[in-house]
Amino acid sequence: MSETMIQCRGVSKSYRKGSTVVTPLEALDLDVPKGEFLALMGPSGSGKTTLLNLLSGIDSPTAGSLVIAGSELAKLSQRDLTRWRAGHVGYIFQLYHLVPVLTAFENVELPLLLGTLSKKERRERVETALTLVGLEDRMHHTPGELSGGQEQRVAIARALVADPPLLVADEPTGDLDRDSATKILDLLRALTRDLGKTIVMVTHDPRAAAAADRTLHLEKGQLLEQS
Ligand SMILES: Nc1ncnc2c1ncn2[C@@H]1O[C@H](COP(=O)(O)OP(=O)(O)OP(=O)(O)O)[C@@H](O)[C@H]1O
Repeated sequence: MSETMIQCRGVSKSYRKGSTVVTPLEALDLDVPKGEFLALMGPSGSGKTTLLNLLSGIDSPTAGSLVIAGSELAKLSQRDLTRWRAGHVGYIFQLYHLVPVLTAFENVELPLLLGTLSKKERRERVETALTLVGLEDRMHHTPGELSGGQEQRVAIARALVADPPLLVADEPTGDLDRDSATKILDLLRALTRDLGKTIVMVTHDPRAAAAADRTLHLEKGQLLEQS
């Protein structure tokens, strides 16, 4: 039996918006085995980003339990949760969120600067991550000197540099042309196949979803298997 990376039980999330309460996620259950590449689809405002934020420990549920990579997140103190996040989850954004004045190397090194690794260890990790995404020859370029697809590769290297078991990606191909998107999807697939990473990817694009092992549809706060 395969190990479970994500177990959500009865997870709800509500936000107060003025005098109304919005509940994008309601009593949601989700199991994701280790090494799965899962796509999440659903209409705008259906709670996809909210779910990614819960899975990555950035936000906490209003009700329900989340066990991710063996940790029950609600039981962690704020300090332990921050540490857990740094070691267990890499976040990939649609618009890359790279620091424009830093080189690719420096952007990828950022998540390691708060840790205890020596400069030499950091350099090895950063070079390994940039090599994994095929950008070893662009290490000293700034984001402005790279294409969108290359910027997303740098962002993926940054998400990978601490070697987390889980990657969450919010529309990672949403701002890319077809060819660059295909390359990013191939890279994500390789990360699950070759490194055993678990990936949860939000997408509006059926082509991107087709690259995943499984697609779930978020509707009315619940996840439905796509037929
Ligand atoms: N921090 C917040 N405070 C208040 N409301 C929020 C907050 N974050 C999300 N919401 C609301 O929760 C609902 C779900 O938002 P979410 O961003 O998760 O949807 P989504 O499916 O990712 O949408 P899209 O496809 O447009 O990115 C929306 O109604 C949104 O306005």
